[in-house]
Amino acid sequence: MGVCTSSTAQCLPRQSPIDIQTRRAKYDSSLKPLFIQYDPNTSKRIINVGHCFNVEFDDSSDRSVLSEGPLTSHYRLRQFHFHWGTSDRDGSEHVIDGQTYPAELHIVHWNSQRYSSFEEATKHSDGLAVIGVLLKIGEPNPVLQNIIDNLDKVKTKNKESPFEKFNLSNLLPKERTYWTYLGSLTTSPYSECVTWVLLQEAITISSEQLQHFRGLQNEDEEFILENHRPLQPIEKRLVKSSCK
Ligand SMILES: NS(=O)(=O)c1ccc(NCc2ccco2)cc1
Ligand SMILES: [Zn+2]
Repeated sequence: MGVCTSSTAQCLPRQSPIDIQTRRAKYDSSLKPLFIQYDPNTSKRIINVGHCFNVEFDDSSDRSVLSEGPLTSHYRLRQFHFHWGTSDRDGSEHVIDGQTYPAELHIVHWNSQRYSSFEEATKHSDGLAVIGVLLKIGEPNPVLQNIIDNLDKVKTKNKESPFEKFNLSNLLPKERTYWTYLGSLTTSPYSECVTWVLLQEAITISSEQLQHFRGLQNEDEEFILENHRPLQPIEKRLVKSSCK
C-alpha cells in the first residue's frame, strides 16, 4: 500500500442544496417507491428555533417511518420545517433547472435501524433521510393553514406550543416520484449525513399564507424574512430519478 499523495483520491465535499438539472438526472430502475408511514399520534409540538420553526415528533419508537425508495434502512420521523425567502420570487433551497420556488418543506428522518439517536446519526454518511417538497404560490393550502394558525403561539425564539394529532401525510403531494442524491444538512453543522429525496410534484401555498412565515421573530426579535442557504457545488455527484 503506497503512501497517500495529493493524487490519491480525496473525498469531494457533498454539500446541500444544489441545482437539480433534470436532464442530467439518471433514471434508475432499481429505485423503489417510497414507503411513508406517519402516525398522527406521534406529532408533539411546534417550536421557534430562531432561524425557522420545527414541528417535532415523538421519535422514541418506529411509529412514523420512511423506508424503501433509495434507502437500505428504515428512518424514523423526527421533525419537519420550512425554508422561505424575503419575497415570493425565491425561498426554496433546492432549485430545479435554475428555477427557484417560494419555499421548501423538509421532513427529517434518522436511521434508527443503525444508530441509537438523531444526534449520533448525524455523524454518519447514511444517518439522515430528508424528504424535500417544493412549495409554489397558488390556492390556499388548508393543511398548511392548520400549522399557520399556531405560529402566533411561537412568535419568538424558544417559544413552543403543543401540536398534536397532526396528519403529516395530508401535506404531501399525491405523486411520490422523486430525485435523490447524497448531500448535507443545509444549516449548521452542515454534516454530510443526508440522503436527499426531493419530490417532483410541488404543493401549493397562497402568498398571504407564506407572509405569516415571515412574521416569526429571531433571538434579536427581528423578523425571520429568509432562511434559505445559497446553492452549493454539485462536484462529481449524480442525481438519480425514480421515473423516466
Ligand atoms: N435543513 S435540513 O433539513 O438540512 C436540517 C435538518 C436538521 C438539522 N439539525 C441540526 C442539528 C442538530 C443537531 C445536529 O444537527 C439541520 C438542518
Ligand atoms: Zn431544512
